[in-house]
Amino acid sequence: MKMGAIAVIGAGKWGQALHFALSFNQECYITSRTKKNIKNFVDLDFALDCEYLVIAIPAQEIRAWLKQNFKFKGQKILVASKGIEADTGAFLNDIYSSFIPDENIGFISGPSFAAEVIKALPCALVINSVSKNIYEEYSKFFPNFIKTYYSSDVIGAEVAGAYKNVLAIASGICEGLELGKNAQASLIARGLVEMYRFGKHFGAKESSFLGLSGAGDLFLTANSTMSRNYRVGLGLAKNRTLKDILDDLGEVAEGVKTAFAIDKLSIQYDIYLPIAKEVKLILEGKNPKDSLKDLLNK
Ligand SMILES: NC(=O)c1ccc[n+]([C@@H]2O[C@H](COP(=O)([O-])OP(=O)(O)OC[C@H]3O[C@@H](n4cnc5c(N)ncnc54)[C@H](O)[C@@H]3O)[C@@H](O)[C@H]2O)c1
Ligand SMILES: O=P(O)(O)OC[C@H](O)CO
Repeated sequence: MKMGAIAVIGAGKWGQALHFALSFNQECYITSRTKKNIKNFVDLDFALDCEYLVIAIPAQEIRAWLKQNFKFKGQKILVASKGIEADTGAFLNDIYSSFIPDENIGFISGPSFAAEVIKALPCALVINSVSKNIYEEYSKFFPNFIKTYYSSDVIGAEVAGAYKNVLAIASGICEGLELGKNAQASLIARGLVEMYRFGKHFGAKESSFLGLSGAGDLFLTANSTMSRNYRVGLGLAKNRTLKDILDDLGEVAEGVKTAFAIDKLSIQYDIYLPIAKEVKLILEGKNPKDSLKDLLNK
C-alpha cells in the first residue's frame, strides 16, 4: 500500500472539488469510471492502493461499487456521499461497515456546494468518525480555506446530510409554487425538527442537527438554486415530469431516492415524518398543491 498517499474516487462535481481542495497541501490522486483530463488522474488500481481514500460516488451505487472493486488492506476512508440506500433503507455507514472496520471510516458533512469549494471560497465542515485519529489525519490534508471540526456522531451526520436533500426538494417546491418566504421558513424549520425526530430514533445527537451537519447544510441547500435537489423541487412545482427534470439535471439529486428510503424507514419504525412523506408522494405523481393542503391540515 502507498503509505501517506491520498486519492479521490469519483470525479463528479464533489469529487473534483475535493480533489482540488486536497491538492493544496499535498499531491492528491483522482480516479473515475471514465478517464478524465484532470491533473494526477490515475487508474482505479493505483487509487485503491493509497492509504487514504475519499469516496464521492452516489449513495445508491456504493454497495455495488464496494462489492465489485474494494479489498480492505488498511485504507482509511472518508465518505463524501449523502444519501440512504433506497432498496434497503440502509445507512451508508452500515454498507461500508461490512467491508471496512468502523475505526477506518469517516464521513464528511456540512454546507459545501462543490461550485464554491472549487473556487477556494471559505467553508467549515465536520469529519465524523468513531475514531478521532481519522479526523486528525484527514484534517491535516485540508487547505486553510476549509475549517474542519470533529464529531463522533456518525449517524447524526449521515441522517442530516441525507435528510436535508429531501427537504431541499420540498423547499424548491415551495418556491416553485410561489408560497412566499414565510411558508418557506416554516417548512425549513419544521423540516429541521422532523429530521432530528428521525435521527433521534437511530441514536443521533441533537447537537449535530443544531450545527454544520444539520442546520448548516439544510439552510444552504434548502435556500439556493445552486442545489440540484432544490432545482428538482422547482421543476416538480412546475408540473414537469421527474424523468424530464433528472434528464436535464445530468447530475445526481440524492434526495429523490433518499425520500423513498426515509419513507420505508418511517413505516418500518412508525416515525411521524409528514414533509418527507409528501415529497415521496409528489415524486410518485401527487399534485404538489394537494400536498400543501394536506400538510397545512395535518
Ligand atoms: N456537488 C456537491 O456540491 C456535493 C457536496 C457535498 C456532497 N455531495 C455528495 O457527493 C456525492 C456525489 O455527488 P456529485 O456532486 O459528485 O455528483 P455528480 O452527479 O456530479 O457525479 C457523480 C459521479 O459519480 C460517478 N459514478 C456514478 N455511478 C458510479 C459507479 N457505479 N461507480 C463509480 N462511479 C460512479 C459518476 O461517473 C460521476 O462522476 C453525492 O452523494 C452528493 O450528495 C455533493
Ligand atoms: O446540490 P445538492 O442539492 O446535491 O447539494 C450539495 C451539497 O450537499 C450541499 O452541501
